Amino acid sequence: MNETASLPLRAAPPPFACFVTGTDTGVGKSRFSVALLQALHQAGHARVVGMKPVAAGAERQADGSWLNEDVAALRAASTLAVPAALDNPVVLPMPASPHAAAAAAGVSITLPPIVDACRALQAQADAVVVEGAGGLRVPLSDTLDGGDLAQALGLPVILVVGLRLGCLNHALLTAEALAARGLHLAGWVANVIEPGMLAAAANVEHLQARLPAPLLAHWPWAPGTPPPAPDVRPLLQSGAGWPRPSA
Ligand SMILES: Nc1ncnc2c1ncn2[C@@H]1O[C@H](COP(=O)(O)OP(=O)(O)OP(=O)(O)O)[C@@H](O)[C@H]1O
Ligand SMILES: C[C@H](N)[C@H](N)CCCCCC(=O)O
Ligand SMILES: [Mg+2]
Repeated sequence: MNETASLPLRAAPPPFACFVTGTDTGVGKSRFSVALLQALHQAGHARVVGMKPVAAGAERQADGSWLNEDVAALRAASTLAVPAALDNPVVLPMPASPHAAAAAAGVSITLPPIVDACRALQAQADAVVVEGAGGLRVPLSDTLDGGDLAQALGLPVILVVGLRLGCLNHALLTAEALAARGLHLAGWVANVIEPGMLAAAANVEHLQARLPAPLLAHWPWAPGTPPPAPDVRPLLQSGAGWPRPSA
């Protein structure tokens, strides 16, 4: 008899999707999103894919297309290859606020096509990690910001806190904005980006007491090395309620 036939099949984990925001630009959203994709794959999600709905700052490729470095990193960490229209619906050459970069490119950012792209990814992937642009309230146009995008996607949010002097205010303001918009904060990450920061531990302890979400990772400043895997268990336990969108 085939011995493996009697082994209990490992139940596939429930589908997962989240929106990653940060206390600012350059705080480690991509670093975390890549690590989360890898951790979700390790946890049993076979088809994992990253999405950067709006990317500002891109290099022209030989084929004439534009490639943003975050998108390249997310694709490298994904196990599902998808068209650019799905994992990066909006790519803007100018490395600036998306609303300004879009104006410079002569395009206007609207939410429905981005939501449709995300739902298409959710329909074919086991896990989708969506990385926002900059911090939560980064303007996408004169009327839309990243919070509106997070609301339209309707995904739980993970906040990456770039640990440097001033991060407490940014983190608590972001948490306040998420609550005001009815967005669920599913977890947060303490990411050291200023190695000489004074009282860093006291900052993390304060946020652990004040943020209504589990700390998923506390990373040191470690250039040139991949970060340790984040703790995905709190996400997968709460993630059971994040069903695939209806077909
Ligand atoms: N803990 C860390 N140790 C070493 N380098 C780090 C750490 N966190 C972030 N970095 C580096 O800092 C830079 C910014 O990080 P990252 O690109 O993840 O930020 P981001 O929030 O995604 O930025 P953006 O707003 O442009 O998307 C990257 O070069 C990244 O490798
Ligand atoms: C270009 C950068 N890497 C990000 N993609 C966009 C950051 C926009 C920040 C806008 C702001 O908060 O002032
Ligand atoms: Mg990034």
